[in-house]
Amino acid sequence: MIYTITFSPSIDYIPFVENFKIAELNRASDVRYFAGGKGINISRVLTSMTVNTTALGFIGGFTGAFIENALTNNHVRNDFIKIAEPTRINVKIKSDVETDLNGPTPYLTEEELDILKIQLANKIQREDWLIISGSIPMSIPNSFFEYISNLCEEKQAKWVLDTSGPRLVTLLPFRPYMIKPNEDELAELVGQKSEELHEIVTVSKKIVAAGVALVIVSLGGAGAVCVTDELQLHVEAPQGKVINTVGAGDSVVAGVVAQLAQGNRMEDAIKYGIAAGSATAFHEDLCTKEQVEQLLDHVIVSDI
Ligand SMILES: Nc1ncnc2c1ncn2[C@@H]1O[C@H](COP(=O)(O)OP(=O)(O)O)[C@@H](O)[C@H]1O
Ligand SMILES: O=P(O)(O)OC[C@H]1O[C@](O)(COP(=O)(O)O)[C@@H](O)[C@@H]1O
Repeated sequence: MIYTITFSPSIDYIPFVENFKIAELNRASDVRYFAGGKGINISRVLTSMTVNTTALGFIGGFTGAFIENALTNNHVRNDFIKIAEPTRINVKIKSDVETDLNGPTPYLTEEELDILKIQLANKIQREDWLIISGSIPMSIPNSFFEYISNLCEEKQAKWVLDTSGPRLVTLLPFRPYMIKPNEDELAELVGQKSEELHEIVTVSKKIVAAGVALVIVSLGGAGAVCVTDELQLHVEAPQGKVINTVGAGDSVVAGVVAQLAQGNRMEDAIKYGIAAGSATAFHEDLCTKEQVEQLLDHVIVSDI
């Protein structure tokens, strides 16, 4: 089973606005509402790949109810903990360029986190995967991640961390199996921008040496760099018309973990992940298995 945790889910509200202008009345020609948040996106993609997954995390209010219904109606297994604070709405304005406005994360109490800990202790079994993805509320102490790390070690499960901001660097000592920063997140993590592929490899190798087994740096249209202690690969993304990149990074994580969890080779897993990211970028909603598989032959993997 692949569990995902989304501490701060969202309804992704996507208005399409021609010539969006700030400080003026803009009218949307069309709108979409998606159950979002990074872990939820990953569980949605895994479900469409027919991989066993359960979405965990915290939801509240009418927005939380929308997310739970949307997932359940689409057969995405979920077991959220209910909190009083309404789940946020993230606005993604699509115009000539995309403008994002993500809401704040909820305040989670110690009691609420304890419920999650008990849930995880009861659910996680040998060879399961746990993906913690998206913003981490300030109210969650680092000791929670120590708990996760110890639990996964004890149960012989793997955990993945995909988050951004200053928090990420403080969590690497808990040795997640995998991280997937994009270029900006990597720069924030290591305190320097890497322009060339070999520079990305150099800083990623340092993260691997510090105990993270797999570092995937996604590079938008340029694909990704994948580094472990044994290999360093550039994975070129297929060419295509970009429609909506919301959830593209989450699709990479879903694709890679789906393949690794099935025992497939790292090279094949990263190839599948990039095909998934691009399939999402080339469609309005998150990718389907068929869309991913159509792109697989157009993903080129080479040694750096
Ligand atoms: N312009 C593009 N053309 C093809 N694939 C893309 C494009 N933009 C994003 N992708 C796909 O989405 C993946 C994740 O994109 P990226 O922007 O790096 O991540 P994030 O969404 O986490 O910021 C890429 O590795 C690639 O597979
Ligand atoms: O938790 P965060 O970092 O605020 O991000 C949440 C947002 O990220 C998304 O999961 C999209 O992420 P990516 O485009 O990076 O894959 C949206 O669904 C959601 O609005």
